[in-house]
Amino acid sequence: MKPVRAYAPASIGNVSLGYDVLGAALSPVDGTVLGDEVVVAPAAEFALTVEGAFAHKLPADPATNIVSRCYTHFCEALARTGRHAPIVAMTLYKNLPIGSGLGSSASSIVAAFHALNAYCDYPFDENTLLIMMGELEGQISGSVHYDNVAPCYQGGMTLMTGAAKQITVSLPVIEHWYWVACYSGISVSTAEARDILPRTLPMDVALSFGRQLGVFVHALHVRDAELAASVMQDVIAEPYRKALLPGFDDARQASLAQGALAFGISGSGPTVFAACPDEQIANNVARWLADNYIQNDDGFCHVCQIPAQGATIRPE
Ligand SMILES: Nc1ncnc2c1ncn2[C@@H]1O[C@H](COP(=O)(O)OP(=O)(O)O)[C@@H](O)[C@H]1O
Ligand SMILES: N[C@@H](CCOP(=O)(O)O)C(=O)O
Repeated sequence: MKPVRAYAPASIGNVSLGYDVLGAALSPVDGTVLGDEVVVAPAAEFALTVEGAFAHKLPADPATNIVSRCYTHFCEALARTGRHAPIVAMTLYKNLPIGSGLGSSASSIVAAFHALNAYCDYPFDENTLLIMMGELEGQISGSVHYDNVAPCYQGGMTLMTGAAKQITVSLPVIEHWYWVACYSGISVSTAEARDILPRTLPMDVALSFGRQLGVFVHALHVRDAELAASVMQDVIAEPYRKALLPGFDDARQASLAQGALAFGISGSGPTVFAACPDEQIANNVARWLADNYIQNDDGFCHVCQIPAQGATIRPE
């Protein structure tokens, strides 16, 4: 079998108004690679090598890397179809920072499963593979949520259905919007950022959540950018999580003052995002965030769009 390489983009989980049920893939407009890659090649025994800018931030033992667990999970699923497990060497290019709010673990998981599936000539369909990806994401964050793995794998902006038969539906995007994503450089554990949230919601919060999500989906379908932006406030996680993000309120105020239409936490943070009506405003917002929100040399800021294409495969 021939070696393959999979690329899986960064993503924004929640997008403020869709806690655990809405996500979007990200693609920097300047062509920067913002996503993990996994290469799968034939070998005499299983091995995982980790390279890339953030490889040193992962535990040294490859067995603890989520990519090794993806391989085991994939082989077990393959065995249930009566096929033999492939013996492979995998290389993870860890390009995304860990605990960043950019769907870093999801990116590794999607790249791993997508590469293994392609290497084995696609034994699993997209929905089946997505269920496996969600299970592995759940092992990392403490509960299954698809809002990173789904857009990362399928591209675009995806809404989770809650039904196993079809995990996601794809939403239209406002094509002229630019999305600034700024990673401050610190790490926030997704599992811990989930633990600080209340287990139940007051009635008024539940009503706001439902109203916002319904209006947002409608607004996307009728291409009403103003209406879509008007409901992009996080009533579930941001009130609790913003305390973990130094400079969050100032960053929001400055971004909105410069013309951003909406501002929020990407996933569980510390990355923040700003949805902007044009590229010029996005560049101005990005400059301010790069100068004021980034806290150390690991931080970065990109002006992005939401790509229609999610994970990709190419021969190695
Ligand atoms: N390939 C991987 N990519 C990212 N995290 C990994 C990977 N393998 C294991 N991990 C572990 O999973 C956890 C990911 O933390 P999390 O806060 O969920 O990150 P993120 O929000 O960026 O996905 C960390 O403890 C990290 O060491
Ligand atoms: N819906 C999840 C998204 C977590 O995204 P991550 O990029 O921080 O892993 C949540 O908000 O917990």
